[in-house]
Amino acid sequence: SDILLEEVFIKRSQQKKKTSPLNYKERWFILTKEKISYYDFDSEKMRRKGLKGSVDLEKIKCVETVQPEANTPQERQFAFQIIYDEGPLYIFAKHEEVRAEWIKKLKEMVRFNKELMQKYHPCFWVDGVWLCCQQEVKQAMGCKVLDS
Ligand SMILES: O=C1Cc2cc(OC(F)(F)F)ccc2N1
Repeated sequence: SDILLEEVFIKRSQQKKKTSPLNYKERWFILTKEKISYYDFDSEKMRRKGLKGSVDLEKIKCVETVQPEANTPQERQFAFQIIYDEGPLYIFAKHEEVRAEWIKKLKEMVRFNKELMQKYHPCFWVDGVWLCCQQEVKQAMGCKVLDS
């Protein structure tokens, strides 16, 4: 259906193993009423290429900001997370206004979802640990209560 928002963001790969390297890739994101999709794209021609993946909005349990790690490069300063049943997905905006716009819209779209989270992790899951609470279980209960 019709496109609500489009943006080029950096996304962080999911780290299947704590020893596997993290990589960060620029992708073209599209938000519709049903899902958030991301595409490869040609930055020269500013042309969208192949679909790389998507998440149905009804599967989303939480959308929140993420605290950047120390020494984060400037292009990854404004991180947000989309949490669904398989865990957190990390996206980086270049400007906080763009991040705020996407979080606001996503929260609006998922506010009636069945399994919304009451607590979340405000920091990254990286190399097998939550940087906010040092828990080493990815599915560990969030350590910060969501502002009501
Ligand atoms: O490995 C992956 C796949 C992925 C998708 C994504 O964007 C989302 F949420 F699907 F829109 C954000 C981060 C990541 N990392």
